[in-house]
Amino acid sequence: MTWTLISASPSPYARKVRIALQEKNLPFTLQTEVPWDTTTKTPQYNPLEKLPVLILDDGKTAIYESHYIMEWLEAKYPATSLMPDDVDGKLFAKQVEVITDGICDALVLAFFENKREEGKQSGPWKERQMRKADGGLQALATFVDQAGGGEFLIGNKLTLADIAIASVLGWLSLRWPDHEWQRKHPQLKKYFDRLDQRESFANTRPAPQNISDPVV
Ligand SMILES: N[C@@H](CCC(=O)N[C@@H](CS(=O)(=O)O)C(=O)NCC(=O)O)C(=O)O
Repeated sequence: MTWTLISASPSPYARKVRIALQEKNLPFTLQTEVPWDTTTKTPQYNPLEKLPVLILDDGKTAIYESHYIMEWLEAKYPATSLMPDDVDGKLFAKQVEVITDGICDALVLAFFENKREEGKQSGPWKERQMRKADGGLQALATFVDQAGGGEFLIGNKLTLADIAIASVLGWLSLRWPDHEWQRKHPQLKKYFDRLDQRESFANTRPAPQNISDPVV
């Protein structure tokens, strides 16, 4: 029996793990779900009811929370490392992931606020979440500008930082196609476009999902 990754087609969090598993040549079966629907299996493996969840060969042991799954993979399977070699580089890559996950978290909150009935949506709440997302995008753009235009953000190899940035930007492009990040941050867009051609990125691009049960 091989590993199973519970994922969702648009999930930026799950995409990080899908890319890492491919880059590390670790075989897995992709189980695509809608975690918001009552049919989801996610709560059977994660008490927090969130995907991604990596289920090991025994079909029971579950590794969950994307940043933890990434850390677990790197610790258990250090060959084809996705982290910089030096301590400061490792910490910087994790700081980048804090920002990308924080952008995702804010955008998820805004996304579902938009799903509330017209009269029940909170404008200030949505503005606050979009402000966090835009602040995070500015931080990423600054990192990329400071990196000087190389293919990868840190050093000369693919790391967690690149995987995390591409995952959030790919999802942003899917869910907020009119967002102006590409016009505001041309270097970030150039960096993303080049990264997104890499095989493990090209074959994990996000796709919309149909949520059939009411969420909010
Ligand atoms: N911090 C978590 C967030 C994961 C998350 O929010 N996953 C969503 C799906 S998606 O937004 O990634 O597509 C989920 O399972 N949501 C279900 C729920 O929150 O109950 C992680 O990094 O793994």
